[in-house]
Amino acid sequence: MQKNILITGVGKRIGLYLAEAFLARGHKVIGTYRSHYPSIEALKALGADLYPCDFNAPTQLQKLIQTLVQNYQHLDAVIHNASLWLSDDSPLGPEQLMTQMMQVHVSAPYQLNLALAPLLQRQETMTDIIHLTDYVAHRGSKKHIAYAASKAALENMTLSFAAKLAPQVKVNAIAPALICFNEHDDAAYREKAMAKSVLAREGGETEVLEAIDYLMQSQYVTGRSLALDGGRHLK
Ligand SMILES: NC(=O)C1=CN([C@@H]2O[C@H](COP(=O)(O)OP(=O)(O)OC[C@H]3O[C@@H](n4cnc5c(N)ncnc54)[C@H](OP(=O)(O)O)[C@@H]3O)[C@@H](O)[C@H]2O)C=CC1
Ligand SMILES: Nc1nc2c(c(=O)[nH]1)N=C([C@H](O)[C@@H](O)CO)CN2
Repeated sequence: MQKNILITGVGKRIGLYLAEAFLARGHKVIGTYRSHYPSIEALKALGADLYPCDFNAPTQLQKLIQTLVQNYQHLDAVIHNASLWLSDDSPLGPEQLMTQMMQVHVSAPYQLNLALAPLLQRQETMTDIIHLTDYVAHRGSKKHIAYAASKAALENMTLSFAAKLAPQVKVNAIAPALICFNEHDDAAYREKAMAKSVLAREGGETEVLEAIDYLMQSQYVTGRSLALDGGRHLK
C-alpha cells in the first residue's frame, strides 16, 4: 500500500538515500530541502513532492506547515532528518550557533509534529514520527556542545510526543554514531572516527533505512531510541 512519507533534508546523503529508497518502493515521498542540488530535480522526476524550506527562516517554516496541511489529507510517517553539524568554533559564534541548532533540531520538529499530528491520526493503522538524533545526545561532545545539546532536546521530545500521540502515532528516535563520512574527511580523521567504536567501521545509510523499516513495522515500540553506533559505548 502506498504511504505518504515526509522526510526533511532530502537534498543529500542520508535524507536523499531514504527518499530514493521509499520512492523505489512506490511510496509518495514528501521532501523538504534547503539547497537546490541537482538531486532535487532527480527526486521530482522520480515522483517526489518537494518543498524548499530553511528551518532557520520562521516565515518559510510557517509557509511549509500551511502548505502541507492544505495539500495532504493524511500522512503515514514523518522523518526528521534535516540537521546542521557545526562545531563550537563555527564562525557563526556561540549565540547564533545555539539558536540555529535549536531551531533546526528542536523548534522546527516541534512545530511540524504539532501541526501534522492530525494528518498522522487520520489513518486506520498506526503511523510514525521518527527523530534522527545522535549518539552524542546521551554522551555529550566537547567540540559540538550546541549540536549535542539540541540533539538531546530532540531525544527528549521523543518521550513527550510518544506519550501525547499514543496509541495512534508511534514516536521514536534513531541515534546514530558514524553512518557516513563527509567528502572532506581525510584518512586520519576517518581512522580516528572508526576507532571510536568496537566494530570500528562506518555504518552506512542502509543501517538507517533498516532501522526505520523496523520502527514502521512495529506495533509495540514507541518512546524509544535505537542506537546505531557500532558499540561505541563499549570503548
Ligand atoms: N552522517 C552521520 O554519520 C551521522 C548523521 N546523524 C544524523 O543523521 C541525519 C542525516 O545525517 P547527514 O545526511 O549526514 O546530514 P547532512 O548534514 O549531510 O544533511 C542534512 C540535511 O539537512 C539540511 N539542513 C541543514 N540545515 C538546514 C536548515 N536550516 N533548514 C533546512 N534543512 C537544513 C541540509 O541541507 P543543505 O544541504 O542545504 O545544508 C541537508 O540536506 C542528521 O539528523 C544527522 O544529525 C547522526 C550521527 C551520524
Ligand atoms: N547533520 C549531520 N550530523 C552529523 C554528521 C553530519 O555529517 N551531518 N556527521 C557526524 C559524524 O559522522 C560523527 O558521528 C562522527 O564523526 C555526526 N552528526
